[in-house]
Amino acid sequence: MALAYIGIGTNLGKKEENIKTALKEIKSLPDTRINKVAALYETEPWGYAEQDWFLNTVCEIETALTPESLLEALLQIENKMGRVRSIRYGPRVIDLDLLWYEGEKRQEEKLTLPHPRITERAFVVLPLLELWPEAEINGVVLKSIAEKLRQEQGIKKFKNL
Ligand SMILES: Nc1ncnc2c1ncn2[C@@H]1O[C@H](COP(=O)(O)OP(=O)(O)OP(=O)(O)O)[C@@H](O)[C@H]1O
Ligand SMILES: Nc1nc2c(c(=O)[nH]1)N=C(CO)CN2
Repeated sequence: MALAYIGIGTNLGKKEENIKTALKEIKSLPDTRINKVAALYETEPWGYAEQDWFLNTVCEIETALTPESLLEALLQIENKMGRVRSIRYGPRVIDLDLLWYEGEKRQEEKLTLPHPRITERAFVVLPLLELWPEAEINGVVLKSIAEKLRQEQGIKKFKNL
């Protein structure tokens, strides 16, 4: 079994329900279990300002799926939940990012590991640190950048699930 972290985000419709539905879907993937889920955070839109705030979290899973089949499964969950692709970094019912998979590295457009924008995003770094306080991504110790990201980007803990 491999350890992996998935970033979950939503800013359309019933956001908390969307996160719960996505977690249910992840839980029912073959040979996969959810170990822990971070708190839900209300977060300022990153990358494209003209949209509602997001609700974000991160979950830790163990899975026997390969990184490629896990990503494929996550994209299928997004489609099933009605995700429509339009504006880059724009509004979405659900966004599932494969953040990290057992230290694996990939450099393809279809799958980059670790996810290439983790260290720029408070909405990923803060929930990820709850689950993995010693996290280090491509040589960056996340704990060391968390405070700066928290000050620069709007982020509020909303609730524990
Ligand atoms: N680690 C990864 N996790 C999720 N998708 C990835 C990853 N690496 C590459 N991709 C590819 O990125 C494509 C576009 O993803 P998506 O539309 O969710 O981007 P985005 O959410 O707008 O931006 P971001 O990836 O910065 O969150 C997906 O089809 C997928 O193949
Ligand atoms: N706060 C926040 N901003 C975003 C998010 C997200 O999940 N949370 N996802 C995006 C898609 O890449 C773009 N911007």
